[in-house]
Amino acid sequence: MIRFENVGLRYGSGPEILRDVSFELENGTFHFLTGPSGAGKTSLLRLLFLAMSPTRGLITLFGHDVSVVSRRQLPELRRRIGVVFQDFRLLDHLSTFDNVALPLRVRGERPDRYRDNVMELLDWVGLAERASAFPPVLSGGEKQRAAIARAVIGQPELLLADEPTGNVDPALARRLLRLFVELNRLGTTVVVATHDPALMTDVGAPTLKLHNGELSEAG
Ligand SMILES: Nc1ncnc2c1ncn2[C@@H]1O[C@H](COP(=O)(O)OP(=O)(O)OP(=O)(O)O)[C@@H](O)[C@H]1O
Repeated sequence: MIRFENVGLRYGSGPEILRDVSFELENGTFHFLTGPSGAGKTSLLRLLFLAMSPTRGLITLFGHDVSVVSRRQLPELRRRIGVVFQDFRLLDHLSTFDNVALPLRVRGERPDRYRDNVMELLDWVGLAERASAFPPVLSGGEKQRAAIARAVIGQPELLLADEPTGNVDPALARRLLRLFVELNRLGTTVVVATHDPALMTDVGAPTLKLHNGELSEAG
């Protein structure tokens, strides 16, 4: 499903942030992505979300060579991906409920069909009482939970999460991680960038390690 072949990335005329990164992720797998701050984790996730193109090398996603994906195809491919951004990227003019329901709305599902599912998920992440609050009044941890709920609600084929538990306490982090594990059981391919060794021990999934722009896979 995902294949990187000798991928290199630089921003502008800066140094190469990713160098000769090659790996393959099978459908339905769960991987952690780790490495020191500045190692390139967010950049790698951005490449996976087709938010930018590599400077060199080949990326294949859902059977498409991403370098030839047209502008028209891009939203279609992105709709198959759930993302938890490090800075959440919630829409401030939509309530927590509407932010979480957005992937379903975009897909054309009817509110009366998804209302209960969205409320159930909000309850699971501890946001039931904040369903009608707007992002500007949510705490960092609440925003993070809303972003996670939005990423998983549509049961995407691929889930990318960038430090998804950085703003919550360890007990809540475990609870949120269970959402990813459950989604993975249902078939979603999951990639979680994290610094948190406790999370990695909990799931015991293989780890992609980035160091100085190079990737190694550990058990
Ligand atoms: N838009 C950008 N323009 C220029 N340089 C950038 C840009 N985004 C990231 N970088 C640089 O790329 C390198 C990798 O950054 P990236 O955010 O991918 O690392 P990271 O592993 O996710 O770090 P962290 O764990 O701190 O979030 C860093 O040196 C960073 O300064």
